[in-house]
Amino acid sequence: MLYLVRMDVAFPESMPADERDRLKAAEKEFSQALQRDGRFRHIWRVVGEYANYSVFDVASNDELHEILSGFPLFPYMTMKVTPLAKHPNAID
Ligand SMILES: O=C(O)C[C@H]1C=CC(=O)O1
Repeated sequence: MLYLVRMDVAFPESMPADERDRLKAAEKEFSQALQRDGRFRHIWRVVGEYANYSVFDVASNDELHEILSGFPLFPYMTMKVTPLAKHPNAID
């Protein structure tokens, strides 16, 4: 099952820079492991915003929730999840 997820990141002003850097490094490692195993198909930056559009290929809502809530930045992100179905006009 494919899901489009928009993630908007907002760190608290009070967060020390070294804690922010630590979380961002952990996020990169977590993210790239999911990309390597094929469940995290795409991640694109939204131009001019600290946000991304991502596409996940997972077996269930529960699996997606487990992945999303496991991101180190999860407490600092708002997410909008859109389940995707095949378009009848698609050629592939
Ligand atoms: O958009 C971001 O930088 C946050 C983020 C969420 C997953 C990921 O790899 O990075």
